[in-house]
Amino acid sequence: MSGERPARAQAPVIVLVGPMGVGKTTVGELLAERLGTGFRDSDADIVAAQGREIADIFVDNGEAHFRSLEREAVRLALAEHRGVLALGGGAVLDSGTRELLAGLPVVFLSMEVAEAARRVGLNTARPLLAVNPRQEWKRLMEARRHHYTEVARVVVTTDGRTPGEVADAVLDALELKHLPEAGPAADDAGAPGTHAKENPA
Ligand SMILES: Nc1ncnc2c1ncn2[C@@H]1O[C@H](COP(=O)(O)OP(=O)(O)O)[C@@H](O)[C@H]1O
Ligand SMILES: O=C(O)C1=C[C@@H](OP(=O)(O)O)[C@@H](O)[C@H](O)C1
Ligand SMILES: [Mg+2]
Repeated sequence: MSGERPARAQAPVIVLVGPMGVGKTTVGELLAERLGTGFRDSDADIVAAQGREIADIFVDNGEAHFRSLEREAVRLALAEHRGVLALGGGAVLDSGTRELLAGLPVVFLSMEVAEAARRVGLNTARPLLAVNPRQEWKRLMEARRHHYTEVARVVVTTDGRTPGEVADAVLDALELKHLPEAGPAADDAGAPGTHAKENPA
């Protein structure tokens, strides 16, 4: 487990990674509510810092520039933020960003392409899915899966689960429910789609 590394004294309580549309932002907000903590999203931080939408940054400056802005946004958030942090789906492509995540409670939210098409298929706010979203989503997922697995401490599947059910599964997977800040435990019957990785980095 990535817990072999000493935990950082100060770091977000949960970091969410995974493909576009899996629910990092939605579930991250819910988790922050349940833990009574703050929420940050690297995409929102980039938009606020740049004063431009993500799609415009891609068009005007290209993906490589976006990845460097994203690395800086993640570095800042990890330094400043103690709550829940959601990353953009491609943040793990950058080796510097992956290094920043080492030893942190990173959760890989996963889903199948059919579910992805339902969630983001028609949404053009994601520039990488502007053309043939279903095929592109699948291609990106296959190219990135090993990075998500590398940085994550646990994997939580989201197919067929509501955002609230996914949030419960994340708390279960990280064994966070028992924390006083977590509030009353939910009355679910476990998290069958949750598993610790066998060979985390
Ligand atoms: N578990 C879920 N079930 C159904 N729809 C979901 C779920 N999680 C998120 N969504 C929807 O999918 C879309 C993408 O969610 P979002 O949180 O923006 O994903 P991400 O940040 O991973 O790209 C939103 O419309 C959101 O309401
Ligand atoms: O997967 C990607 O490369 C991207 C994912 C997006 O974030 P979400 O995963 O929150 O949609 C956003 O950072 C940008 O459009 C690029
Ligand atoms: Mg998001």
